[in-house]
Amino acid sequence: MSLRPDTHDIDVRPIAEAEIPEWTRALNTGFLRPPHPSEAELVGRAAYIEPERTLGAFDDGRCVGTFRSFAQRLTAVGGAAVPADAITNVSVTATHRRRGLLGRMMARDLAAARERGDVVATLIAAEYPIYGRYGFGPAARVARWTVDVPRTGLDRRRSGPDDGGRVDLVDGEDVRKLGPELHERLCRIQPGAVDRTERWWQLATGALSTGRPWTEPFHAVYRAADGEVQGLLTYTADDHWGDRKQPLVTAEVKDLIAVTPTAERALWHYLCSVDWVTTVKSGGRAPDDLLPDLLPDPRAAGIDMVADFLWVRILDVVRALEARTYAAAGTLVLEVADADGLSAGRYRLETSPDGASCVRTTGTADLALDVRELAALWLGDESAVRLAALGRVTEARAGAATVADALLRTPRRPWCPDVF
Ligand SMILES: CC(=O)SCCNC(=O)CCNC(=O)[C@H](O)C(C)(C)COP(=O)(O)OP(=O)(O)OC[C@H]1O[C@@H](n2cnc3c(N)ncnc32)[C@H](O)[C@@H]1OP(=O)(O)O
Repeated sequence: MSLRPDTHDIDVRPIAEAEIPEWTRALNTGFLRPPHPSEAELVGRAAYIEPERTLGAFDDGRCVGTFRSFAQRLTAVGGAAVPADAITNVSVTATHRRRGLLGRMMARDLAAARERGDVVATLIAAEYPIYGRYGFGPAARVARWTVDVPRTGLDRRRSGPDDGGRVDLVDGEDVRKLGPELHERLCRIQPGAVDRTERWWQLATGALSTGRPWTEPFHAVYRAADGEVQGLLTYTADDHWGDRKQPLVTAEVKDLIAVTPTAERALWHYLCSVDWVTTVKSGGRAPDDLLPDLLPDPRAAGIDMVADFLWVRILDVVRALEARTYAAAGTLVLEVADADGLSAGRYRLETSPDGASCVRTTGTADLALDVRELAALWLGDESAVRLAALGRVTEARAGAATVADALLRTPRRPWCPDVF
């Protein structure tokens, strides 16, 4: 008898509601957390888990693989929201890894998503090498800064907004009232943003527990001169003091969303002017975030990390390309390769500032690329010229990558504010 389990004897299927505790134990094991869930964790999970979209891999009744998806709305370039299959909670127990269990769960979920009419699938990857093979490409990156507050050059005495607006501290209850509408406005202007559920706001404000320890944060809103809420900041602060009784507090941003640059500036200046705070941790931002250059001395903001963040898998090329806007008029024929066959084909994209059309074609291709690379180009972050230099897209017509950049690239980079 082989000691290595044959994964085809392993049942990959949606879980039943009664299997949530066993499935959660397997997930915690895969994520190297204490395996057995608390009662509070189980109550929390039971409230949002959709068993029909929650897959488990079962070896003789024991769960050894987990995979969950849920409905999401992802903002495309230009502000339209496309239906997305958001994938999360992916794990395979160490004893059963590298035998194709993830591949089986992924194939099943992506086929269902395509069938349902989702335009893309999305996820935040734990490790870079996992998801490219399934047609996902890194489509929005993340950057984190640490701000050395005394070096910013900001004058704490004159840190308030000078445009007639104001910053006020509010409670979690206010955030649950103001936040969703502000966030919806953000989604209409921020490619890469994903929708937030009521549960998201409850968790962010402590109205719902994850079962893990919770520290109540501070919340500040920015209101313009006419009273309109334009920005929201949520942050925590440690209570660190130096040996000579000097405050050395680090404030950590949990969420900073703003629908105008004025609001963004006011909230960063506010946080960098709170007494005792000597260090500000930015949390995940777009790589071209305004933060450093909002400070009189931009070198006070040191970059800690820039990395891939939101991965996108295009399931429907026609709808994805027609959902976004384009800065220029032009035509591009794309030869899209897709090992799983979901999106493979040749597509003719015609763009203008008024709209776009995309149809399958038998015409001559301009640019050949994998569906992975199309994801990064689609959200506006990547350059086709750069990908050609890397050998990841091929120009079938000289200059096609330059044309692709003129049509597809955006002046600002996409940003996904949320981990999911
Ligand atoms: C969206 C999220 O939830 S991100 C969280 C992902 N989960 C984790 O990182 C938890 C720890 N890791 C795991 O649980 C598992 O290793 C998983 C889920 C990443 C992969 O599960 P597996 O069942 O081992 O994957 P599967 O056997 O289907 O692998 C398919 C291919 O991907 C490769 N692969 C899988 N994981 C990795 C990895 N971490 N690094 C490099 N290659 C990988 C396999 O080698 C295999 O390649 P091959 O076909 O060329 O041999």
